[in-house]
Order: sequence, then C-alpha cells, then structure tokens
Amino acid sequence: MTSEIRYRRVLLKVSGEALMGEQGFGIDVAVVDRIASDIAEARALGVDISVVIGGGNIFRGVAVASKGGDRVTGDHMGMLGTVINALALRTSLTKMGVDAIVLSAIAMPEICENFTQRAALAHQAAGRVVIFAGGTGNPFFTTDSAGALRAAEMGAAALFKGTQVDGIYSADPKKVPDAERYEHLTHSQVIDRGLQVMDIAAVALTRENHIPIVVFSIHEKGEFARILAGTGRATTVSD
Ligand SMILES: Nc1ncnc2c1ncn2[C@@H]1O[C@H](COP(=O)(O)OP(=O)(O)O)[C@@H](O)[C@H]1O
Ligand SMILES: O=c1ccn([C@@H]2O[C@H](COP(=O)(O)OP(=O)(O)O)[C@@H](O)[C@H]2O)c(=O)[nH]1
Repeated sequence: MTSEIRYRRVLLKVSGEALMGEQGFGIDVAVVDRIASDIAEARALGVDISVVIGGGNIFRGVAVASKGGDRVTGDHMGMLGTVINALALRTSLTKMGVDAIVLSAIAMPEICENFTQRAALAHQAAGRVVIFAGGTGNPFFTTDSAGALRAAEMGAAALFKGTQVDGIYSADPKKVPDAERYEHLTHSQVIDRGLQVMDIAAVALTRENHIPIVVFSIHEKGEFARILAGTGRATTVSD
C-alpha cells in the first residue's frame, strides 16, 4: 500500500480562514480537530508532514493598512495570529496522540521553540509533525510564501495548499460560478494567467525549486490522505 503513495514528504499550508468554521472569526475547535484528524490519517500512511498555518481568521495586515494604519504593525499582528492558530492545531494533534511541535519564525521562547531549519529537520526525523508559526517572520509576505519557503527548506516533494475551494479555476469560483476548473497547470501558467489562488511570490519560489503545488479543499474530510494515495480531487501545478 505505502509504495503507491505519491509523495513521501509534504508541506501542508492550512488556510487560517478555514479554522473559523461558520463563526466568521477566530477558532472553531471542532474544525481544528477535524483538520488534525486529516493530518493524523495522512501521517499514518507513512508520509512526513509539516504544516504552515495561516492567520486570516484572526488578522490580516492589509486590514490595518486599508484604514490608514501602519502596514508593518498590521503584519506583525497577523503573524501573531498564526502563532495562536499553531498552538490550537498542536493541541488538537496532541489530543489525538500525534506528536507535534510548534516552531516560530518570531522568537517567543516561553511559548514555543524558535524556527531553525536544523531543528525542524531533526523534529521531522524524530517522527513529529512540525507546525511552522509566524509565517516567514517578515512583513509584506503571506503564509503562502512561508509555505513555499518551508517546503524548500524541508525538502518537501510537494506543497499542499488546503483552502476554501477544490482546485484552481479560470477565475475565482466564488465570484464566477461557471469558471473552468483545471486538473493540471504549470507554475508559469498560474503566474501568466494571474490565477489568484496563491500569491505570485509563492508560486515563483516553488517554480524555481521545482516543487509541485497541490490545491485542494481543506473542508473535505479525508481528502488530504486520498490525494496522497493517488485519488482525491485537486489541481496539481508542476513543470
Ligand atoms: N483562479 C482561482 N482559482 C481558485 N480560487 C481562486 C482563484 N482566484 C481567487 N481564488 C480564491 O482564492 C482563495 C484562496 O486564497 P486565500 O484567500 O489566500 O486563501 P487561504 O486563506 O487559503 O490562504 C479561494 O478561496 C478562492 O475563492
Ligand atoms: O510571512 C508572513 C506571513 C503572514 N504575515 C501576516 O499574517 C497575516 C495572516 O497570514 P495569511 O493572510 O497568509 O493567512 P491565510 O490567508 O492563510 O489565512 C497576513 O495577512 C500578514 O499580515 C506576514 O506579515 N508575513
């Protein structure tokens, strides 16, 4: 069975917005538990999994900038939001008996370890799910870019983007209901056609490092493991 697994090591980017469920803000523990169970199921296939978690359910820096505030401060607030989400995900994974650790790009040693590539690889080699908090640690970036960066640093065979929609479309399917859905695209097609499911910096970084992107719905229970096993619904972006 395990010989059929498509990727042996992956980086999963989990949408922050997905964590709020129907509440419209913050963290719905039932949703985090469900995502944790999907990670546990995929882990049980023998796949190394690390996770970058978003923060859009708590704060986005542009929200401050759009009201005339300081963008950098807003981005700091957004990055802190990702730490809160990372702690919630670790709690859910631990409850399920999955060994997990949070590594933050912003030092907060009372709460979690600092990110270094060495520490991350060592924790992964010890069988832990590594959760990356704090995005890239820099303002003006997104957690999608953090996903692409950490995927390269961890030697991941693919970057999985678990988001609100089940793949990449010719236009935002939430705004254009009859948009065409793609099964496969190249990185250059995503950039050249301006398909906005992921920011351009993240797609460019994965293109440069020849890392495929797999876009799927984080709301479909079991989809992560199904895609790893070669079935499941997703758009794959590769060379
Ligand atoms: N061409 C497209 N194909 C698919 N989704 C798109 C596209 N353009 C925009 N989107 C929107 O992008 C969203 C995912 O991006 P983002 O808001 O950054 O999510 P996340 O919180 O998962 O990082 C989807 O929910 C979708 O509505
Ligand atoms: O490297 C990073 C990653 C995130 N952020 C900030 O954190 C917020 C939350 O991250 P993101 O919007 O990527 O979350 P998601 O869309 O996945 O919920 C962003 O809006 C930014 O303000 C940042 O400044 N640098």
